[in-house]
Amino acid sequence: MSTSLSIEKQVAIFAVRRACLLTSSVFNKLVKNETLTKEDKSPVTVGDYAAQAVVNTILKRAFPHDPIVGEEDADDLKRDPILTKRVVELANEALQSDLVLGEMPEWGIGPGQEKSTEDLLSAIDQGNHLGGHNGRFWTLDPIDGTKGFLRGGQYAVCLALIVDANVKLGVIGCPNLPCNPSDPDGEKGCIFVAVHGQGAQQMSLSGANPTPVVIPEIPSGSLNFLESVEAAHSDHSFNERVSNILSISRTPTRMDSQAKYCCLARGDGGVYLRMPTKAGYKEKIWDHAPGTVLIEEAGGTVTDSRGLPLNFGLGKTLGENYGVIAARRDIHGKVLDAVQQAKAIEEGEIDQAKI
Ligand SMILES: Nc1ncnc2c1ncn2[C@@H]1O[C@H](COP(=O)(O)O)[C@@H](OP(=O)(O)O)[C@H]1O
Ligand SMILES: [Mg+2]
Repeated sequence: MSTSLSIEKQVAIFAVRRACLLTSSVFNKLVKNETLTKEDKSPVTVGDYAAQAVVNTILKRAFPHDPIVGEEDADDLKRDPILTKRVVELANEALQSDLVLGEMPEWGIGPGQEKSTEDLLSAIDQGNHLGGHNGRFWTLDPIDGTKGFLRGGQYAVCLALIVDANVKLGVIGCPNLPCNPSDPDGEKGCIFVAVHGQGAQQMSLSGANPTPVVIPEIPSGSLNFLESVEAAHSDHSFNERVSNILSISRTPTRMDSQAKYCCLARGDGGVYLRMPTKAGYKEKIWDHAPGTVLIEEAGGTVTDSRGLPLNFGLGKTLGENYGVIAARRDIHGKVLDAVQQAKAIEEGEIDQAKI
């Protein structure tokens, strides 16, 4: 491993770009045109498997000994020959997209070098690492925000490198996110990249125009919350109570996937708050690893509601769920206080009338 992680960064961007091309193509072919047949299964299923096959194939070519914690395994896929055929076609198309993208580093796949079904199924299954406290491994969420993907909203291809429980590199590809937040109808599709100790960048999906990303100072009157669209994933009414404590009047921005971390990093919204709704649900490391390093490198802090850093060394999950609070470093403490106050009210420890 180079200390600068420059090869890891290039490979991760290369892999995420190809997976984004693939998921966009799945969306256009299967969701937008409503050509989905029963045999195609859910486009999310097709896209998830194929994107994981693409990213894992590239990672394994570049770093054969690195384990991967991926969201999918190929057990169900292997029982479904029609779905398998679809996934293999899509994955090979994306892996051979170098001609379209005009580049061909050694970890890419050249024209005519198609991967076999067996190779691609085995690549998917190479995402079977369980995580843990020691050593180096990647986390992959091939389509984060599956609900957003289906509605044509935000979703993200999310890849991170973790070394001894610390997130060292995060790459988040957001095919539907406007490149310029002040031009929501302009060019869409961007990739966010952060390397621990080296800052964060945003670039277009083609890899062009890399620009540094720093969370700007946001006047308290202009702060707003970023939160999940899905009420089952994040307690919306808790966020409302915290907003009231902080006298935030702007309506929250609801968005699927880790695109929320990306928006926070570049200053569209001031606070990402995700408090649990369902007892026992444990957050997955692949849903937060790249977002966490992105926010930290852009000048923010990510903790749980106790104010402790998220623990990426416990396996596939973050352990007992105390929620996630992400905000610019200088306002994080204020938000954390408000969250703890709202929790105390919820638990009946503070008489609301006295506030
Ligand atoms: N009850 C729950 N609480 C919190 N997160 C949940 C959840 N059920 C599913 N999720 C996770 O929420 C992710 C989406 O987050 P968001 O709401 O921010 O878009 C899902 O990722 P996938 O879409 O990759 O499955 C899934 O891992
Ligand atoms: Mg996810």
